[in-house]
Amino acid sequence: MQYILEDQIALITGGSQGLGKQFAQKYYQETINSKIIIVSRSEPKLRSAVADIIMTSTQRKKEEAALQNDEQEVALLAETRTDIDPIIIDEHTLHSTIADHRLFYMPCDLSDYSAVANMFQTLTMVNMLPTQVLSCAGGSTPKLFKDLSGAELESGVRMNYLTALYLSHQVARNIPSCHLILFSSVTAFFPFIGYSQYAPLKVSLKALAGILRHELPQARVSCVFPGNFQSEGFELEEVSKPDITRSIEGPSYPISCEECCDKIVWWLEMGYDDITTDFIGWFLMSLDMGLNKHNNNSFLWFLQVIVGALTNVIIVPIYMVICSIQISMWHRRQSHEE
Ligand SMILES: NC(=O)C1=CN([C@@H]2O[C@H](COP(=O)(O)OP(=O)(O)OC[C@H]3O[C@@H](n4cnc5c(N)ncnc54)[C@H](OP(=O)(O)O)[C@@H]3O)[C@@H](O)[C@H]2O)C=CC1
Ligand SMILES: CCCCCCCCCCCCCCCC(=O)[C@@H](N)CO
Repeated sequence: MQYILEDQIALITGGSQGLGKQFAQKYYQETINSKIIIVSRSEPKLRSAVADIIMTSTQRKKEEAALQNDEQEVALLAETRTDIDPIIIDEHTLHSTIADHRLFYMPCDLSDYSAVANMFQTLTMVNMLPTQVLSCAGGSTPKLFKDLSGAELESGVRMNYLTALYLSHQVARNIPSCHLILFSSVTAFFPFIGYSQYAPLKVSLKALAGILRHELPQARVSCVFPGNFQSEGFELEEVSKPDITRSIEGPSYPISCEECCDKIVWWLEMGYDDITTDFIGWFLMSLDMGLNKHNNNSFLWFLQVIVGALTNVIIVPIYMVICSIQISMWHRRQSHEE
């Protein structure tokens, strides 16, 4: 199954901000026929994301037309209304409304199974079952395990795992030949201090992707393992992130949301299904090949097998010693400060 942006119905969860919104922007801006549905919990955030996406892409198209001296296009775009009321999809949305527009929103708490099932019922009713599903919702609160509240622990499981789990289940039942794209993290290859509320769930997504590849032969299941990128969620993360976490993840320099989205699209178009967004991500994936990965759908996988085998034998043991010294020194400094 080829990945193309055009002529799709793309359902994007976590579409109200960050990477999900960036994907919605890309589909909206770069296609003529694709329909895009963004999903998240907050209706106000979704509505302002829709308005923002329409405004930004019209602005960009104007700039492009002006650059190319395309006067006809400039005049056409000047008349384009950007103040359209954002359109919700629910059981009352008319077929004609859907035919006339390309960008829609659906508020849904994806960690609630019946809400996700209802969403798919509505999509079936209005004839808008997606051809591509991007499960972008997720986020982390980096803290030491003992400092996390019960609510934060629960929200980690809900946001990162249940959202993707329930969505995938509806995909399997309703649209078995769909392209499902799960968003894990580089922490799935190397879970480390500070990410207890998050990394275990991203590891679970990697496992889920492997199993779904076995069980859904008609589907294409991709799994993205991004390194750091700047988003609303990332800014928030930085506030609670322990120093030691920041220093271990140093090699993953945060890229922009736009760069991250463009890279992922490029790899998907190239036909890869295990995707990283920076070199350190590709390298850490190589340390985790074996039976964990089920399929070799990543860039230069054979080189990864060799690099991984050699590094696991020679360099990883040394790194692990250095890493534990770094962590125990940090613990000692912490207890001195207290
Ligand atoms: N930023 C980074 O450095 C990295 C991020 N990732 C992963 O990439 C993905 C995108 O990250 P990023 O753009 O930073 O995310 P953000 O934190 O900026 O946005 C998260 C989105 O998820 C939505 N969301 C959260 N919970 C639910 C829920 N229960 N139901 C429906 N929607 C929900 C939020 O909307 P609302 O509040 O309206 O529900 C919001 O739109 C995430 O899965 C993240 O874990 C992976 C590696 C690095
Ligand atoms: C031989 C061994 C060498 C080991 C080098 C170790 C380098 C670790 C880089 C880890 C990067 C983690 C990015 C997390 C992104 C993320 O998911 C968060 N932003 C949460 O959203």
